Amino acid sequence: MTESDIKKGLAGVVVDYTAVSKVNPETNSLLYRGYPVQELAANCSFEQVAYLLWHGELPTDAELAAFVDVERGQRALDDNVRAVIDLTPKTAHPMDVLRTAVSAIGANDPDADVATEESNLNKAARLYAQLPAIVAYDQRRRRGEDLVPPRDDLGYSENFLWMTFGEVPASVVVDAFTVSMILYAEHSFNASTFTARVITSTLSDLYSAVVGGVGALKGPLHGGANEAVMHTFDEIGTADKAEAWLEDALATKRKIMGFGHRVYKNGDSRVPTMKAALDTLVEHYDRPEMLELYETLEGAMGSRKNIKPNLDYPSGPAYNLMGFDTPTFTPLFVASRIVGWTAHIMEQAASNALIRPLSAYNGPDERHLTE
Ligand SMILES: CC(=O)SCCNC(=O)CCNC(=O)[C@H](O)C(C)(C)COP(=O)(O)OP(=O)(O)OC[C@H]1O[C@@H](n2cnc3c(N)ncnc32)[C@H](O)[C@@H]1OP(=O)(O)O
Ligand SMILES: O=C([O-])CC(=O)C(=O)O
Repeated sequence: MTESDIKKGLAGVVVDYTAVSKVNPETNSLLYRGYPVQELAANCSFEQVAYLLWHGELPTDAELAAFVDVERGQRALDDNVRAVIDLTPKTAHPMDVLRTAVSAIGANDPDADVATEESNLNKAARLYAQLPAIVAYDQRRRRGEDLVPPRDDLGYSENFLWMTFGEVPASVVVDAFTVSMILYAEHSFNASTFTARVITSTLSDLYSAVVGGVGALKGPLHGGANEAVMHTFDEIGTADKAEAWLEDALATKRKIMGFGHRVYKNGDSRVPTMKAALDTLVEHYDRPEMLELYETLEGAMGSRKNIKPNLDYPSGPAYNLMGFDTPTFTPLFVASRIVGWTAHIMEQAASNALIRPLSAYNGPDERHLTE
């Protein structure tokens, strides 16, 4: 085995086929089941996109109505899950609370180990329906606020925002939120999806695979970056300080969160759509200084390193403007990515091979215990 046989970080390695999405860095495009994500974000609800990712086709009106009914019927936070959340300290990161809540849902499911496609689809639908209540309730209890029960007269996004804030915001806010949910839903073999596929490949259950996905997404090199972007903005303060801050950060070899991508080297296909949504929020909330900081840091990073923003860069400030607390940002990513993860879990289960790569040993030569 030579040095070039080692594919550190699996960079450039094609592990398997997938029909769920296509990330194409050459054309800077992202297709969900063949549809450009920009078209879906401009024309579809999150419910339609979830259906598409799971079933491979957009729903007919009748299919969508039935699908929406199933989600609305399972929106309320389960008492067992609420009790588990209440037991976790508020000092725990919301991703740890969410990971624990998913585990509790699995432990309460008598069919947790039934891995038929139908059973997995039901579990996926339950998690997709329950995650907004978990995320919303956790943010509220940290603020000392009471739980807001779901409303089944509202769509997915409106209800999510209702349960979080106790009111449905202006349609421009709801639309920006839906766009973020659609853009975050799926991205081929990223680290968290791959984690979920590895767990599935051992014939473990869907909940275990999702818990693993949550753990992988939490890290700041992956989903945790949307939260980290907001910390960066807070640290910099105002646009006039951005260039000096960047110089210092690069001089001390810091990674600038929300920039760079393993696959896209010329910009993330989703950023223009999310940036447009951020622009509408900046205008709605009259926060031009946020945009000034955003654009100054982006420009400085471009001229200093020629590294472009990824989706977490516009999403962080967008969630801040909507009123979410910073540690809630990555849980929002989970509420969306649950759809992509579970689509991949079902794809892996349907065409399984145990995922088990090789390693090159570089420890001590063989040696023996002396008597
Ligand atoms: C939704 C998502 O998960 S998108 C990703 C979210 N993550 C982030 O925003 C975290 C910040 N970004 C990064 O750490 C990286 O760009 C990653 C992890 C996303 C991709 O990393 P890789 O593909 O492994 O690229 P790698 O780390 O090898 O970077 C190549 C070069 O660009 C530099 N670089 C890449 N991204 C950044 C960054 N954000 N800040 C500073 N330098 C960077 C690296 O230091 C490296 O420089 P070098 O060759 O001088 O050592
Ligand atoms: O694809 C990746 O490596 C990370 C990413 O952008 C995502 O998961 O959305």
